[in-house]
Amino acid sequence: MIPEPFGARLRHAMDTRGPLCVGIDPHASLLTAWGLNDDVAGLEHFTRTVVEALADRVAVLKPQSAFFERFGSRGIAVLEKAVEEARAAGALVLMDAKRGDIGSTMGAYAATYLDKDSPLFSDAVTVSPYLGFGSLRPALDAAVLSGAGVFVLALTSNPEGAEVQRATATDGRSLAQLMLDHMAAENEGATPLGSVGAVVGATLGDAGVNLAINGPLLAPGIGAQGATPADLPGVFGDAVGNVVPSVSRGVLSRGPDVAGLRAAAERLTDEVRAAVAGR
Ligand SMILES: O=C(O)c1cc(=O)[nH]c(=O)n1[C@@H]1O[C@H](COP(=O)(O)O)[C@@H](O)[C@H]1O
Repeated sequence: MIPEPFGARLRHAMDTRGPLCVGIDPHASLLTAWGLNDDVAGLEHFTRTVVEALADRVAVLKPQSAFFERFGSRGIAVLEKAVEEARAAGALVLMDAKRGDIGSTMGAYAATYLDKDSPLFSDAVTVSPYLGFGSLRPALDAAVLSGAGVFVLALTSNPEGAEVQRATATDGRSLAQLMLDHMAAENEGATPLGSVGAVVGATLGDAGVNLAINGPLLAPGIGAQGATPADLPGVFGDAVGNVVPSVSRGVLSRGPDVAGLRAAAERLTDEVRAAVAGR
C-alpha cells in the first residue's frame, strides 16, 4: 500500500493549520534565556515545551538536528522523543539535517530519516544537492516509498550562499536554477503538491529564479535574519501560495511560557496570510 504522499499531507496541513513552520533550535543562548541549564535536562525541557505548545496547531515543526547532536547520543534521544510526540500531536516534522553525500552513503541518511521503522523517521528532511542532484536519488526513492518529503537547498538565506548558488552551469543556468529544474521534474504531475520541496531564503529580495516547481518552498530567514512576512510576495511572486515560511528564533524567543510561544506563532500566521492575500 503506497502511503499518502508528503506533498498532499503538507497541502492539507497548510490549508487547515496555516502555512507556518516553526523551528526547534535549542541554541545555548535560548536555553539560558529560558532559565535552563545548557545541558541535556535543559534541552529536554526546552524541546518538550515547544512541542507541547505548538505541535497541535502549526503545520510543520522543524527540529534542527545540530542542536541535539551537540549533546551526543543523549541529545539524539531527546530528538527521537520530540519527533514521536510532535507527530502524535498532528504536526508534520521536517528534520533539518541538510545531509548530502555520495549516493551509496546517502542511502544510509535516507534510511535514518525516511524509513518508517527508523527511530528518527520524519515526515521530511532537508538535504544539500551540492554533491550533484543525482546523489540525492536514494533519499528521493526512500521518500516515495514511505510517503515522506525531501527539501533540497536551492537559494539559502545566508549571504555567503550566492557565490556557489548563483554560479552558472555550462548551459548558463545558475546552479540554483539547475537544482530547481531537477526538483520540478521530480514533482511532474503530482497533485495537489509534489513532495520534493526547495529551500529559498525569504531574505533574498527578488529570487531571480523560476520557482514553479509544483512543490513546497521552505522560506527561512523571517525574524532573526531580518526578513518579514511582508517580504514573501516580492521574493516568491506567483509561487507564494506554496511557501512554508519558517521561523525559529523569532518564535522561540517568546518562550518559555506556552502562551507566548502560541501567540507568536499565531501572529506570524496572521501576518503571512495577510501578505499572501494582499499581493
Ligand atoms: O534548511 C533550513 O531550515 C535553513 C536554510 C537556510 O537557507 N537558512 C536557514 O537559516 N535555515 C535554518 O533555519 C534556522 C534559522 O532560523 P531563524 O532562527 O528563524 O533564523 C536554522 O536551523 C537554519 O539552519
